[in-house]
Amino acid sequence: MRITMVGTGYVGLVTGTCLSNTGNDVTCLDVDPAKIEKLNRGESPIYEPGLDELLERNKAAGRLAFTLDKAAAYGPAEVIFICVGTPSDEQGRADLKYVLAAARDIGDAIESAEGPTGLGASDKAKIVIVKSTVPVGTNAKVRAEIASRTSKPFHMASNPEFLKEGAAINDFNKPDRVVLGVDSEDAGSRLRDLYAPFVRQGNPIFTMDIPSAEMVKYASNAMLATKISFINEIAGLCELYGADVDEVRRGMCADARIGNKFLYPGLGYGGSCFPKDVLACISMGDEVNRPTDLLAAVHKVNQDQRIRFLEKVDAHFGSGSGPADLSGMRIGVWGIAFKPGTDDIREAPSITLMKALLERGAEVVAHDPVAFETCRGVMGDSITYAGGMLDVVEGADALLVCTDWDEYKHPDFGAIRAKMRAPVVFDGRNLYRPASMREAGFVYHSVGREAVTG
Ligand SMILES: NC(=O)c1ccc[n+]([C@@H]2O[C@H](COP(=O)([O-])OP(=O)(O)OC[C@H]3O[C@@H](n4cnc5c(N)ncnc54)[C@H](O)[C@@H]3O)[C@@H](O)[C@H]2O)c1
Ligand SMILES: O=c1ccn([C@@H]2O[C@H](COP(=O)(O)OP(=O)(O)O[C@H]3O[C@H](CO)[C@@H](O)[C@H](O)[C@H]3O)[C@@H](O)[C@H]2O)c(=O)[nH]1
Repeated sequence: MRITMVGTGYVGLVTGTCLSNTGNDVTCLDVDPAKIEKLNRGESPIYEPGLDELLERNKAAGRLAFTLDKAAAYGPAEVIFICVGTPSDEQGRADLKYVLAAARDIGDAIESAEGPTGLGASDKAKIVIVKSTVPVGTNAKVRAEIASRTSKPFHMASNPEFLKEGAAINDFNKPDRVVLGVDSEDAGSRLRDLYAPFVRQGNPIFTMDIPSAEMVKYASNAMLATKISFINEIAGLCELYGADVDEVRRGMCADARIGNKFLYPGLGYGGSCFPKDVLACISMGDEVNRPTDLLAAVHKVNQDQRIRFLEKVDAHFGSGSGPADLSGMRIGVWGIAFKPGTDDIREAPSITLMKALLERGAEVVAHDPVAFETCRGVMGDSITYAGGMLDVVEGADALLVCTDWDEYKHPDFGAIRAKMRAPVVFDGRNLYRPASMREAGFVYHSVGREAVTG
């Protein structure tokens, strides 16, 4: 099948690469010349495990191409996936400007391409798929935008994406489910064919109406975000009542109705999806005068979680009220990315925390296995970037653990203690056991568990 991906970000690039890997002829279009140049040199603009090898193999096989040329990308495509960003606008709504700009380009391309459907002699209609995460009703807007530019027939479909960064290739190749919102049986059967190689193990393809498919995506992310805020709220109670949230989680999660996924407390959810999608869902409610009280609380708990963690730092170093004065102190940070396995720092808790530490006068030294470049784009030279994780603790007055990368899980605390000016650890990911930290001679603060104060 001839496919065009619009947008070569995390979703467009992974989807395009995986679809080319099953033998399709894929063109990835972007408006960012730097990204396309990089991809044409054989380099990936993002860090995603397993992506480089797949890109190289499919590019070499002639099934995967990258371009800035809209006419060349849209003209011959039978299927067009819109995978552009849908960031929050100032009111927290999903900003559809990139999606609608792509729709206008697609309308113009269908109109100017030859043949009754823009596919030469074929009378098969192109399928335009919105893969970006969008509010219900967006497909209808995209359809209207395209139809305002061409009278040739085309299909619309919604195909939300559920991949997680850091595990994106595996998630795309072995999805728990594929959701297809379609406007016709023709579009449905062509898209089921396209996805057939990815559901050979019996994982379902759900074909449904377009508004329901659009809603599945927001409902899924809202549910996952709710689980995280729920456990963070319970963690807060555990701290104040002397319970251990890790024990509580284990005890709860043995109930099959609750399950054991996405109930890890920490610094609150970050990334490019949960924060903006929860806000977009809240806005959908506001627009129809149906407040989404639960999701408003989910968002608030998430924002408060970072502040509460910072309060532990303030309480340790300060006089007990308000922000502590950290002038002259050196604070080490392990982990910048919003989660392990990615260089993405969008809405990363580490960034909020590092900015707050700088405001309090501290010198910040940070380490991350891959997220240096992306971090430099936001923090510039306001922090020091350490080459190795142990460089971070050299002369440090405290260490903050912000991302649960594997390499931070079993460090040599004896060696770390010897390097630090004071043995103090604030663990935002509950990577270590309080009892072990006490034995190792540390002051240790984590989330929802006993503090070791020496
Ligand atoms: N990142 C994820 O893990 C993930 C997972 C599932 C769904 N989503 C959703 O998928 C969408 C894309 O997310 P992302 O993280 O891949 O975004 P991204 O910001 O990484 O990439 C978007 C790309 O689209 C390009 N673009 C913008 N306008 C364009 C146009 N008119 N024509 C061609 N290219 C254009 C941008 O230059 C950019 O490279 C969002 O709606 C997001 O919510 C993201
Ligand atoms: O028990 C948990 C699980 C996750 N997180 C945090 O939640 C955030 C999001 O993590 P994750 O869901 O693994 O990463 P994303 O790549 O943002 O993926 C989410 O967002 C994507 C974009 O919509 C969806 O496609 C995925 O299904 C959905 O998991 C990160 O900050 C994690 O640290 C927790 O705090 N506790």
